[in-house]
Amino acid sequence: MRNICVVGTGYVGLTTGVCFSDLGNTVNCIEINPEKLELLRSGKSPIYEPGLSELQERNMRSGRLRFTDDYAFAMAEASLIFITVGTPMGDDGAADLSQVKAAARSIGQHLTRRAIIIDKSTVPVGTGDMVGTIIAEHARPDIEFAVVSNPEFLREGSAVSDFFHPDRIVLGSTNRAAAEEVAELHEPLGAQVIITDLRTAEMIKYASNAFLATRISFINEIAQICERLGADVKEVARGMGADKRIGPHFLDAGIGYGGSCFPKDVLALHHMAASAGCHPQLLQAVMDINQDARNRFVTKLRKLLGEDLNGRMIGVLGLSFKPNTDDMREAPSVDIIRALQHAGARVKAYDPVAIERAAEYIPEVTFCATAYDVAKEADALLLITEWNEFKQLNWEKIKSFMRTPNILDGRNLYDPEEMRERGFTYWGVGRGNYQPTVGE
Ligand SMILES: NC(=O)c1ccc[n+]([C@@H]2O[C@H](COP(=O)([O-])OP(=O)(O)OC[C@H]3O[C@@H](n4cnc5c(N)ncnc54)[C@H](O)[C@@H]3O)[C@@H](O)[C@H]2O)c1
Ligand SMILES: O=c1ccn([C@@H]2O[C@H](COP(=O)(O)OP(=O)(O)O[C@H]3O[C@H](CO)[C@@H](O)[C@H](O)[C@H]3O)[C@@H](O)[C@H]2O)c(=O)[nH]1
Repeated sequence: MRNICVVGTGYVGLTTGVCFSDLGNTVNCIEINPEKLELLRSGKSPIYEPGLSELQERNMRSGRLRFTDDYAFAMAEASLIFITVGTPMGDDGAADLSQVKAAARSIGQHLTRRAIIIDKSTVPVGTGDMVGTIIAEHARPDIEFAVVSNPEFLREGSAVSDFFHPDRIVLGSTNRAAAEEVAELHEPLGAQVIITDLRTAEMIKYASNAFLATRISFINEIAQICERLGADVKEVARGMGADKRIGPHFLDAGIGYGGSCFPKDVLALHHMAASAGCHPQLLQAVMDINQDARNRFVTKLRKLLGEDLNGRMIGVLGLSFKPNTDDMREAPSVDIIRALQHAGARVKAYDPVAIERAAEYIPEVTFCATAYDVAKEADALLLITEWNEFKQLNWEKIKSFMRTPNILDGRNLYDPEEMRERGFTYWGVGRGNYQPTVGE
């Protein structure tokens, strides 16, 4: 069993720290945000991630998992040091590497023994080399270290299960022995390990995210065509996905992708490509189509209620960027709600877990305690995030509460025929001609 240090305790850092301690390793996690650190030390999780809190509690109790802001203490015995700090969208579209640089500096300053520095943050190609240079500048010259890129592929909402059942572990380094040592750490997971060079590993992460985002924009473009031509994109995706070469995943049309990864990573890859003299036209189209998907949703509401949304009461179901997380970063709900408010509409909203975080992004919204409260006096209900509990609503009750029974389904959660039979004017995304006469 090994002694591991994890720098940063966001979605990736906390999952990494908690799960590696659960595998029997000793893990010290460093967090510089004092409020987060206090929560973590008291055994609580600063994020909503199914299954993670229970594991955190168990491993803290066993003494294998600790949280600190003290680099010297956390690194004293560590032979493996993970960097998992944030790489948010910079003003120019490039990834902001300030957290990575600061972490590398601190690691260099506190390195007292041979260690492997493993970069799990999503970073532009070439960053691993830069991290090595920064550490070398600050570390004692007699201390050996190696840098390994180990991009993280977990999804929020299923982070624990993704950690224990990864499709692959990618390791990139100029130091093969170091990459193999990190591979050994992952042995209990029984996953396929791909060892490559540092820059290629960094690129694999961006290419993977950009490809998944491309599938989503592709199906959203097909959805738009389906709307005009009277085809059903859900059936189209089912038919396409049955082809093994295509596969069924990431073909759900809707209001587009959000979250802390796809928007920033597609943009960062675009920036990387353009800076290197390439012309990344597909990536540009992926981003344009994604923004259009949000805009078209608001346009659709105007078609449903009339151009003037001033004073209209709009109910929103779901705020987080996807179900099973409270993460609001780049959530489509924020853009859509801001556009509605800009047009003078009043907005009420409910989300099972994200309300507290959502209030930081869209404070002028009236937040409700249930989906039924959202429906009261609403001129239209918008389904933005497909939480499980929205599958089982009492539609009679909802209809009786609403001023007019209009439903816009941004995730194609409901069956159009059933909703119409229940007496709603219902439009999904890409499910036939969406311009019937209102109320018909
Ligand atoms: N969120 C995801 O699902 C996910 C999945 C795969 C990869 N990634 C990538 O992993 C990285 C981390 O993402 P996240 O969502 O966990 O980030 P996050 O922003 O939620 O968390 C980063 C944490 O690091 C802490 N931190 C910053 N600088 C520090 C320092 N010098 N020392 C110690 N702690 C420090 C911050 O206080 C914060 O708690 C990003 O590069 C992201 O693109 C994220
Ligand atoms: O068919 C689909 C699938 C997803 N989405 C949307 O795409 C976004 C991202 O979804 P998902 O990929 O499930 O969530 P993330 O937690 O952001 O995970 C992505 O981003 C992480 C951070 O890089 C990677 O580690 C993961 O592999 C990658 O799936 C969400 O807004 C979803 O609603 C769709 O619109 N249609």
